Amino acid sequence: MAKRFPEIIINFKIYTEGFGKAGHRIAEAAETVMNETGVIIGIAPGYMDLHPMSMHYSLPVYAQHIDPVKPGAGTGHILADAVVSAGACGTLINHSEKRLTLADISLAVEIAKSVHLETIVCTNDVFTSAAAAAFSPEFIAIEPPELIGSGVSVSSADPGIIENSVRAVKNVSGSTKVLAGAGIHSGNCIKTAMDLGADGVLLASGVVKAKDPYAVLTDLAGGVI
Ligand SMILES: O=C[C@H](O)COP(=O)(O)O
Repeated sequence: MAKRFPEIIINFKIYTEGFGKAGHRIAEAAETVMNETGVIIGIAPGYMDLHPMSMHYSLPVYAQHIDPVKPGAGTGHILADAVVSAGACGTLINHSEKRLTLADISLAVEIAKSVHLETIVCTNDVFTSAAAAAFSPEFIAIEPPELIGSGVSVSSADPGIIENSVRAVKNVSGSTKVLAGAGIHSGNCIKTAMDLGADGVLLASGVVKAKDPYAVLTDLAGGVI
């Protein structure tokens, strides 16, 4: 059977609603919806919550970033090895709010792969998606920066960027999956993104800042089924 992968990944960012008890409320809701619907939901909490959340929940847990450095005499870096030890199965790389140079993306992907960490490289346009696909990450997450946190879905505001990124990525790396992100907030947004060729979505505010994350996640999962 083919390996299952998350169709929905929630980035908790550094929202006040995303860590400590509030973060656990979101993770609990995600786990419940995953169990009820069978849709795989990944979470990317802050570093301090990686270990507790990977211990408490059956959800795939991702780091929000790793630094392109190896263990040794360095200080204050986020090591791929350390997030693996904390229980993460993968990591975002080059998120719009934590950009890296192309050389650093390449190195971060290489280091992540060397410790069997799944890589989700975030990109801002079709050309960057094609460039990042050359590193053969497990996922590319295409997110137009101007729509991030806007509540306006990339699926409706810029469907072309999803369709063209999927084509560009698959031309370079057939096994890389494409996530669509920015403003995703409903099952309809996901369904449209998947109809355009995306394999899933990366989202944040629509769930993390929701009054009822369970209700939003139930609606989101409905778009996948
Ligand atoms: O990592 C998630 C993306 O930046 C999307 O954020 P958003 O869903 O708040 O627009």
